[in-house]
Amino acid sequence: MAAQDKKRPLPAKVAAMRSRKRQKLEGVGDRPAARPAKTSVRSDALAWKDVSLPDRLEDYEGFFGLEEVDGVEVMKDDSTGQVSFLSSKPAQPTEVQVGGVDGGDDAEDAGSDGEEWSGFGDATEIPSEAAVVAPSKKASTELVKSAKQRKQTKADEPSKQKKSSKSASTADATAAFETLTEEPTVKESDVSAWRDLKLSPDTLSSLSKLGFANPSPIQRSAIPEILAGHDVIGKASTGSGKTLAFGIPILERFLELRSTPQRSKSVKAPLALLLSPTRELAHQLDKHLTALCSSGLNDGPSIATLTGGLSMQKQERLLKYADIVVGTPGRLWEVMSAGQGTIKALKEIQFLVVDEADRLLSEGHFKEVEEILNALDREEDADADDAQVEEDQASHTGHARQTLVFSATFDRGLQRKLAGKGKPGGELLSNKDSMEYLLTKLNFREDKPKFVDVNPVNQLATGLKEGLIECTGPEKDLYLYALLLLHRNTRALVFTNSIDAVRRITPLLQNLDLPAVALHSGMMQKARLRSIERFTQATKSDKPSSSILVATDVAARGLDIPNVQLVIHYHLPRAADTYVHRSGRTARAGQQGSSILVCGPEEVAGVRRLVAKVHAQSAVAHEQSASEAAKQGYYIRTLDIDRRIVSRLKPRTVLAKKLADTVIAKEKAHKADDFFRSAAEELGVEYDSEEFEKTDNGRRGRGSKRKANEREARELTKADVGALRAELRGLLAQRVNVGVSERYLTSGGVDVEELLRQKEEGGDKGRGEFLGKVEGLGME
Ligand SMILES: Nc1ncnc2c1ncn2[C@@H]1O[C@H](COP(=O)(O)OP(=O)(O)OP(=O)(O)O)[C@@H](O)[C@H]1O
Repeated sequence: MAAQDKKRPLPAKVAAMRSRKRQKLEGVGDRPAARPAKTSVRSDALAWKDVSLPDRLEDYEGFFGLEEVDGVEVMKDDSTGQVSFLSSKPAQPTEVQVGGVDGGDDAEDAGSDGEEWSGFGDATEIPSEAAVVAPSKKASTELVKSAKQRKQTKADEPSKQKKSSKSASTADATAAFETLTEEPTVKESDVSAWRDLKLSPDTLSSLSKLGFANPSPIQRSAIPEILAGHDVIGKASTGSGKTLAFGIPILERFLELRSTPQRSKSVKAPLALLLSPTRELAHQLDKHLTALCSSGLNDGPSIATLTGGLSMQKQERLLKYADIVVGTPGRLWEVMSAGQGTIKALKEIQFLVVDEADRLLSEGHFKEVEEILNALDREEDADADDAQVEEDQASHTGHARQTLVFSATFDRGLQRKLAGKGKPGGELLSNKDSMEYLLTKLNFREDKPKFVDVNPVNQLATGLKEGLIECTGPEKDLYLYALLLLHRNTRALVFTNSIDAVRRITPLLQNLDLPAVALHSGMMQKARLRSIERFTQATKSDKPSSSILVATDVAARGLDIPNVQLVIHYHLPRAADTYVHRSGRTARAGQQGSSILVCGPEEVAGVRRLVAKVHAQSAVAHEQSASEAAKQGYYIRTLDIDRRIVSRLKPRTVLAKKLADTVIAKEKAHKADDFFRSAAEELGVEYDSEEFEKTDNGRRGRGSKRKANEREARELTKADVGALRAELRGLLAQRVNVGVSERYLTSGGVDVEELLRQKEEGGDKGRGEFLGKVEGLGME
């Protein structure tokens, strides 16, 4: 147990003051001993209960949520300003304490995290001495917190239970990923296929409990190299088990160290640091490693996950006890820069893992990753305390860290260089912003890290089918709807290139009675995690049902959601690697899946080139010449959806879109109005929204049509909106005569299989005419 955990008697002065204060509050002297004793409880350990709010939480900018707590007495020491909370209720070890405004530490984000709870205005340090307080008057205090108020009390005592020490925020985040390993409890598997890798009995027992009978190819190739102490750059297709390829050797080292007494130092240093480009991936890494480490082990490693959007103070506390640290660069650097010996502790890591390396090292996080790497490698201060330096050196394990770099995609030129086939030369340092430059900064322990490429021929999963749908820009919504209807009972991921598009498409699909949820970096962290949870849980029951996640590329990398059968690129991916990673959300771990691009006629040629490039890249990496690869060019197939179906779905799509646009336009108007009103207030001028709008409307030019549409949508009254909704409801319940069957299509009831069966039985032309080919639109 750490020193801070021990309950120590209050210093006499503080105790006397506390006692006086209590007497004042209670109006009595000594209390009878029969009263239930209240103890001082950390603010974050109180039994907070969520206060339910309307569902669309993400629209309440800067506002995280409400929580309340009963039976708590708030004590403030006037002389020190310290506040303590007295409660007779048992503390909650895993209380939610989540930061407010969603900051950006994803590759997609920018900026820093929002404010966090720090008590009630005054400096609210709760010293650990305040642990024991005499019985006091029973008071019920209801505390309601908003994100604006939230500032975490700073000096909370560190968590006592190492295993259950995960912060609520982390627990909350992890809970969203519980469903990722939703397979029914598998009976223990025979793991003899792992024998060659010479893993410990504990690890084998974990693998057996997870049901992983065989190592995947990347695991089979990378694990021995890592166990042998090499730096490794690992490349393998999406969903092929890269996480455990580095996770298993880390666990092995942990187990080895656990059995050596030398490791039991008073100040603990983490064993491994894992960098992730997105928050969701960071929490998923935590989840996967936790699953590995807790399946067969009693006292496994502690994992601390440092991501934005969740309480930094809690993460800092967890860090003190962590064996494995997972972090997004933004938050990690924030924590490192805050001091408290974090850099010093992290310098002792034995593994640095850079997951989704090409993303992490190439853009967005470039600066922070560079800062982190520099800090990890910086020499100790020359004037540092000599004794301390000596002690550090004595306690140091004596060998530099191993660096493990993993991804499904690496730049082609770099790949050749890594494989030892590139031209030698000093060009690496010429391009400062490139991934190559950062790879040089990774400070590998060996001159030449081992490059493990288990599938040089194919970057895409083998079970993936690809196709494209051609339609005009304004028809995209309609075709998206048709596609989703034709893939009923499917877990589908729809990718867009902008947050605005996610905000527009999600309600549009919801209006059409499709179970869509949103995910983008503009949402608050809790809402993001909830979206993943909903998306994943929707198909958990035995009865298949659909579940749709509409997301930006924040969901493109690494997310391992089981049974995603369909990926739709509503907007074209901006780069070949994005295509690979988006498509890689399906057909994972040896399963089947489809990836469909929705594109306008003018985009088709570009798309074909992009997809051919992905396939050709693999060929080039496999020692074919570029021209050879181009000759054999991969030609992605166009899929046909019967236009008769599409045109019959049009009226309902138009209405659903109008309704969605109306809500967005009204929200936008509110926000703009609030903004101008407060700006006018600050300037001391009068603001007349109607006058302002007239002036604005007078301007012509780019976007004037959009503005006119917005205005029209904004001006719809409640009654207009009600009428539109009623009309849509009517349409959704109506038969849609598809011309080939008397069956009808409704949003919730398009039974395409039945439709086609009828068609076949009726001797009609058969499956092809209706949908191209049926299963997966001609992708069988
Ligand atoms: N040996 C194994 N046997 C069976 N399943 C496995 C094995 N190793 C990992 N898995 C499972 O395969 C899935 C994909 O693994 P993981 O997320 O590590 O893939 P990845 O290669 O990192 O993918 P991406 O490139 O998309 O990040 C996970 O659900 C994981 O639990």
